[in-house]
Parts: sequence; C-alpha cells; structure tokens
Amino acid sequence: MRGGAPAADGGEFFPRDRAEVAPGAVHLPGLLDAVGQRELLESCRAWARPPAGLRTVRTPGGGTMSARQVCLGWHWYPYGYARTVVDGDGAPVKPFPAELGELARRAVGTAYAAGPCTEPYDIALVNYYDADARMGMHRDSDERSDAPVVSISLGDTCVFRFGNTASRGRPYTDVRLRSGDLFVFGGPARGAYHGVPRIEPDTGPPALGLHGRLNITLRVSGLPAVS
Ligand SMILES: O=C(O)CCC(=O)C(=O)O
Ligand SMILES: [Fe+2]
Repeated sequence: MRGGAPAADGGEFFPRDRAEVAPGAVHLPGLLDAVGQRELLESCRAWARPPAGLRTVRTPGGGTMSARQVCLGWHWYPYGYARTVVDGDGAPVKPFPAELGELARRAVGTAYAAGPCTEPYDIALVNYYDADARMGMHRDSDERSDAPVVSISLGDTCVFRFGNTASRGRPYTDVRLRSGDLFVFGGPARGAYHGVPRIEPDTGPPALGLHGRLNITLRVSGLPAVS
C-alpha cells in the first residue's frame, strides 16, 4: 500500500488505495467526497432528533455503550430488532432512506469483483463517538442475512480493529478510518469480531464542522419488509 501521510493542508499527498484487510474485508478510503460527507452529516443530525432519536444503549449486564446510537429502518437493541424504540421512547423507528441503500450497493460493487449485493439494505445504525467513546469487540450477528456490512466514517479518525471469526483476540488488524472512508465486510469476514478501540480527537476535516466521529453501519436484516 502506498503511503498515506496527511499533507500540510489536511489532504492526501498520495491517494490511499483500496485494501483487503482480511478475505472479504475491504477498506475503501475516501469514497465520499467533501460534499457527500456534508450532506450525510446534515441527514445524521436530522435522524438524531427525537422522537426515536439518539440514545444511550444499555446492555443486559447493566452497562452502557459509550457510543450513542440512532437506528433507521429497524431498531436494534441488545440483542434483536424491533419496529419501535423498545428500549427508549417507544416511538416508531424512522424509515430507512433509499439513498443509504444506494450507497451500500455502490460500496459493495466497488469492494468486490462479484458486483453489487442484490439483497435490499434496510438497517442503518448511526453511532456517535465523542473523544472518549469506543466500541468493544463484537460480531454483527442479530441479522438473518449474510449480506456484507457497509460502514461509513465521518469526522474524527478512529482506530478500527478488524479481527477473526473465532474470538475477540488476535489475530486482528488495526485500520485508521478517516472521514469519507468506507469499510465493507462480507463473505468469510461477515462474522468477524470488530471494534473501535480509539478515537483520535480533532482529526476530522475542519470544514465539515463535526466534533467527534459518526459511523453509519448499513446491514441487510433478512426480516420481512413492512407492508
Ligand atoms: O463505529 C464503527 O466503525 C463500528 C460500528 C459497529 O461495529 C456497529 O455498530 O456494529
Ligand atoms: Fe459492528
């Protein structure tokens, strides 16, 4: 892979390349340009408003997740999916926007030679990380589809840890995800453990105007569509 050292203006001197981190796990740097990032950020701000807005997720063991979350299409809670915010204000989940489905299809088509995924994307999780937030190693395993997961990053750079399907431990690869990067994991990587051990504060593009990091995770539920 070619060098990715930031230039003095915050841009890239050498473009960063598509990189296959593990079989089926593909990093697509800079897929969203500045305009695309700004539009998506504006949408995230609207989705984060109540009802069914940004919330703190409580785990059955009594803990809380440090990244706050809002869901679109299907509401994820530990550990399942619902049509309403069953662990929050009880409001109906906001609809899954068609443009996120298009973005997921484009990402899968760019990531894999086999081309776009034909299953309809119908879940978006929007995770907001402040400088101290992180996400522990976990698998995305509440879906009934093995379609690839597509993850989008906005704002501050994070360290994204992509591991293996057997355990939370090694071997894993740490990848820096920057604003506008996408990461796709499907096929043999679909069930791999992954997490976010660190946010690098104040590393996002200043013009974006986002303090912290947003992640948008797109999934196919495999659950019956609403009529
Ligand atoms: O923030 C990220 O990059 C990962 C989010 C994630 O793994 C999830 O929401 O399941
Ligand atoms: Fe995940």
